Amino acid sequence: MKVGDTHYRSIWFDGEAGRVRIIDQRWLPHEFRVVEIESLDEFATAIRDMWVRGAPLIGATAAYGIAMEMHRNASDAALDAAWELLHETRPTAINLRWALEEMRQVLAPLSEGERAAVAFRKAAEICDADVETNRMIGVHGLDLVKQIAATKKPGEPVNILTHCNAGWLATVDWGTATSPMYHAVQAGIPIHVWVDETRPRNQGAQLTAWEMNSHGIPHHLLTDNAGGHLMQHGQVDMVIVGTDRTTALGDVCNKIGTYLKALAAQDNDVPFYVALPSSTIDWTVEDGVREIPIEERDDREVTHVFGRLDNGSVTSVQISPDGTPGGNPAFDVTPARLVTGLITERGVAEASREGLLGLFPERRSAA
Ligand SMILES: CSC[C@H]1O[C@H](OP(=O)(O)O)[C@H](O)[C@@H]1O
Repeated sequence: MKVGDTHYRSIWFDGEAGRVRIIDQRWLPHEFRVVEIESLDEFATAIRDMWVRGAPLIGATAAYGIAMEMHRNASDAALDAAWELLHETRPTAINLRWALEEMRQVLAPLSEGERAAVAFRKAAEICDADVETNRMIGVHGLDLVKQIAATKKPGEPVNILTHCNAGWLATVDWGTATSPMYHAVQAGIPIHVWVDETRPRNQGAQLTAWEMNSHGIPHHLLTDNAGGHLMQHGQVDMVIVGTDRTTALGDVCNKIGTYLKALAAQDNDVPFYVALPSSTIDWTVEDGVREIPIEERDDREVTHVFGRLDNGSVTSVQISPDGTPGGNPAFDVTPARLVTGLITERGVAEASREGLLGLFPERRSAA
């Protein structure tokens, strides 16, 4: 999407330089840094340390990590080692395993000499497919925004609350939760976005707010605890969030705090939608609370906060006493019963097995 007047994707391959480039999201919104990643360790670090993040982008990055490794060493051992190293970077987003499996399936049968070129083509395909998938999520999500817009007074915006960043920065482009927002603006439908800051890493404050600013979308930054109050006072018309892994029964794993928003939404009859590509559905899992591994991240993310000082330098400061440990589960699971609908590239599904199989009937045999 747009950065100033320039269109960017969050990751791209420069064929002439033979380098993969990413936007290093750790420095946003204060600095826009594009960095090259080349070695397998650099790819693993970029995912683990959240230079790039967001389920679809994590998958796309891993795909290019495999491609760059095949360029260096296309042996079976190197392919397996790369798969393992990248897979263990972050446990929750299913797109990581999905992308690694996509790469392994296409590469394993090939000779070593064939693998690098095919790997780069497949990684590019995964990226291009993600862009089109997310565009279609926006097309289907736009219908939902239009339905709510029809109930508003002329010119009154549709108030949408979102949590964390499920924007174009979390994908290759368009985003998932933000795609309906971008499509609504393009369709001339007035919207206003409540942006949850999303502690501890503040992906909402740092990334979603930056996206909204970059596209001139009216928004306000919220503390994570304000959404319920706004819902009680009729200031939220709908919630749209992303997901890192959704189960075959429609349970939704997403950034920590999502579950609490879903509870508040149900208590106030606010529609709670989850936008996702089908690559984020884990068809092998049914009970999300019991089965989805929740990443526990460094407690320094809780005890410290990252930002820009008045002198313009960007740094991290401690907000808690020395010696106070932090707890940092990075995700939670929202049961399907709290989800109004799942916005996918094929349409909006009820959050249930039958709802998902209705859009993805090819999965019925495995069910
Ligand atoms: C479109 S996936 C976005 C999803 O990923 C984020 O997690 P993280 O920033 O830790 O990778 C968050 O859960 C978003 O909803």
